[in-house]
Amino acid sequence: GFPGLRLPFLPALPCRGTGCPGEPPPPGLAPLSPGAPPQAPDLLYADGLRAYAAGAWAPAVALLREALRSPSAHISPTPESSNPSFRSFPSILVSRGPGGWEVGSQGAGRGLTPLPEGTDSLILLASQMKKLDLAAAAAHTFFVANPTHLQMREDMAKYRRMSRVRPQSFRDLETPPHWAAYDDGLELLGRQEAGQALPRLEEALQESLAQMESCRAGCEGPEEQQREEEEEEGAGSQGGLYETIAGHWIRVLQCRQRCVGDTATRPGRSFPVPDFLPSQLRRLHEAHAQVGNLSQAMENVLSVLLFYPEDEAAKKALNQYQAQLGEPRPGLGPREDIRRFILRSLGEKRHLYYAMEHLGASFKDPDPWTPAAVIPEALREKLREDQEKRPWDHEPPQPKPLTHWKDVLLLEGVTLTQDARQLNGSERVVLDGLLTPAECGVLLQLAKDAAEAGARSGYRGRRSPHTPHERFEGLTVLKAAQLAQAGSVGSQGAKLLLEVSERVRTLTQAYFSPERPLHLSFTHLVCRSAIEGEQDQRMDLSHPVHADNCVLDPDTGDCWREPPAYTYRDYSGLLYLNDDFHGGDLFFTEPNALTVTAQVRPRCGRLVAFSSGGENPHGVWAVTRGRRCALALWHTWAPEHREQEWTEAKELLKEPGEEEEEEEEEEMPSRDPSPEPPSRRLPRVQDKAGKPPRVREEL
Ligand SMILES: O=C(O)CCC(=O)C(=O)O
Ligand SMILES: [Fe+2]
Repeated sequence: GFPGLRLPFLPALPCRGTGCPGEPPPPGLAPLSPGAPPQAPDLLYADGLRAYAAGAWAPAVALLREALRSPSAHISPTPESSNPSFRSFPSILVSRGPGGWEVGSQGAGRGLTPLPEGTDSLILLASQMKKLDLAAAAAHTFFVANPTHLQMREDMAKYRRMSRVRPQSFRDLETPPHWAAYDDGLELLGRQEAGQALPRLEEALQESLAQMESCRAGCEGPEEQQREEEEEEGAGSQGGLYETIAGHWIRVLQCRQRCVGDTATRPGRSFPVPDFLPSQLRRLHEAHAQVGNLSQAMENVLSVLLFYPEDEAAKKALNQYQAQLGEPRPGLGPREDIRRFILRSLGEKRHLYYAMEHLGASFKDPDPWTPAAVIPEALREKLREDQEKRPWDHEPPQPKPLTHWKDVLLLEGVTLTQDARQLNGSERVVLDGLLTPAECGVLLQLAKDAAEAGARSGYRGRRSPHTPHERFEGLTVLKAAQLAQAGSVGSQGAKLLLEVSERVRTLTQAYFSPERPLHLSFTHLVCRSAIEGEQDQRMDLSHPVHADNCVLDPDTGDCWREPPAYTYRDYSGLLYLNDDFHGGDLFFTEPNALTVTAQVRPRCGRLVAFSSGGENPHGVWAVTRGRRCALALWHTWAPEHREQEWTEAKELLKEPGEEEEEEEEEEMPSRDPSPEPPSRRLPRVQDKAGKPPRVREEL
C-alpha cells in the first residue's frame, strides 16, 4: 500500500550523527555556510534527498547542487552503486530552452550547466545526475505546486513518452497506480479523447481491484493475528472456542470491508472518494459509449446496475442500447470482475450485519449501495437514525460534469468551475471538489460542537456584527485545537481544519501566485444562522459590500489601503461547507457597491478565491433560513503576518509519537517556503501552558 507517502521512492535514509534525533545541528547544511569544511558528495547528496523528502526545496536544491559540483562528483555524479535502492534510468536531459522545457538525451562530454535558483532547477539537476525518478517526482511536485503551469504538464507527458522507462513509473513514484491511471483517464476524457482515455480508465479499475485484493490479503496477516492475540490477552479469553473463531472472522471481515475506503482514499487525504467503483464504471460506460463500443458500454452500464438497480440514467442507457441492438444478445452481461466483487462483498456484509445484531459486533458499512434487504430489520431503524445524524456519509454520489474538462486543472480532483472572465473580473476563481461530503460533514460537526461547547460555558451565539437578523459563530484554528484538547470537540475535526486550510493555501498560491509564496494570515470557520421570525421585512445583507484589504468608498470607487482595513491581506478564500439554507449567495459588485457583476452559490467543497483589493468588492445576500457555514481564509505575501495560531494549533494537536520527526523537520532551515505548511517555517511555540488564550476578532 501507499499509506500517505509523499515520495515513496525515497528510501528511509539512515541517520548518521548530526541531525539525528538527540544529536545537535541540523542535517548536513553546514557546507553551505561560508568557511565550513566541504563534505563528501554522497553525504551531501543523501542530505539533499532528505531535505527534498521533507519538502524543503531550497536546501534540497542547494545540497544537491553542491553534491554535483564537488570535484569527485564529476567522475561519479551519483552514489548509485553504493546505494542499491536507487534504480538506474536511461540518461535523459530536461532543460529549459527558448521554447519552454526541452527533452533530449544527454550528449557525451556535456559540461555542467549553471543552474538557476528555484524549484525547477532541481528537475534539471536531477536529470543531469541521472536520477530520472527524482527528476520526474520533482517535475510532478513542481506541477502540483503550480497547477496553472500547463506547459509544464504537457512537457511532462512528452518527457514520459520519450523516456524508455515503463510508462507509469513517473506517476507511480508518488501516486499509487490506480490513482495515476484514474487521473489520466479523467483528464483524457475531459479533453474529449475517449479513445485514449479508455485504456487508462480500464487500468484504473483493474488496479483498484488489485489494490483491494492486496489490502484484503493483509487482513489475515501477522499484524491482524498479533492484534488478536493482544486483545485476547487483554480480555482474558473468557469466550470458548466458537467465540474465538467467530471473533477472528468478524475482525477479518471488518478489515476486508475497510479496504474499500482505503483504496478510494487518495494519498494524503483523510476521506475516501465516495462510491469509487461505481463512479469508475460510469466513466467507463461513458467513454465506451462515446467511441461507439456498444457491447462494452452495455457491460459497464449493466455493472453499474448491479450496484444500483434503480439508477435511472443507467436504465435509460440500457434500454437505448437494447433497442439499438434489436434482439438480446447472448453472453452480454455485467462485468465478471464486478459481479464477483459484489457477490463476495454482499456475503461479507450479511455476516457482519448478523454479527452486529446477535453478537454485538460493530460494523460501519463503507458502501452506500448496500441493498436494504441485506440489513436485518432490527438494525435498519437505528442505522437510519445514524444516517440522519450524518447525512454526508450517504449523500448520493454526484458525478462531476465533464463538459468543461478542457479548462479543468487536475489537482487532487479539484476542478476549475469559473475563471475570472466568467466571473466578470480580473482576479477571481471558483474551484470545486476541495472537500468530500464527508469532510464537509466533519467540519460542520466541528462548528456545531464548538458552538454547543460555547453555549454550555454561558456564551450565547451572538448577533452578527453585520445584521441583527442573523446569529454569527466564528471558530479559529487555535480555539478548535483547544476545544479538541479539552475534549469538547473531536480532534479529527480540528485536524481537518488545519489540513484543509493548507489545501486552500496551496491552491490559492498555485493559481494566483506561483512565483511568490503566500502564507495564511487568518483562518476562520464562520456560520451565519437566520434568526427565525425576523426575516419577513428584511432589507439588509448578511455581509454588506466591502473589499477585504482596503476601505471602499462607493461614491468615488476608491479603495483606501489603510487601517482599519487589514491591509496585509492579499488573497481571500471562502471554502463553503453546505448549501441547505436560503439566501446567502456571495456576490461581487462594481466599485460603486451596487452593480452586481457575479454571484456564487455556496456548496460543499466549493472555493471562491480572489484578490483582496478594491478590484473585488463583494458581499453576502441575507441568509433568510437555516445556517450557512464557510471557512474564510486570508492569505498574505508578508511573512510577518503569517498566522501564528496555525502553528500553535498544530502543536496542540500533535499526537504523542509525532514529536521527534517534526523536531527534525523544523530544524531544517528553509528560506524558500514554497510548498510547505506554515508550521515548518515558524519558530516553535515557547510556552503553551502559561499563555492566556488569545481572543481574536477578525471578520
Ligand atoms: O462568507 C462569504 O461568502 C464572504 C464573507 C466575507 O466576505 C468576509 O468575511 O470578508
Ligand atoms: Fe470579504
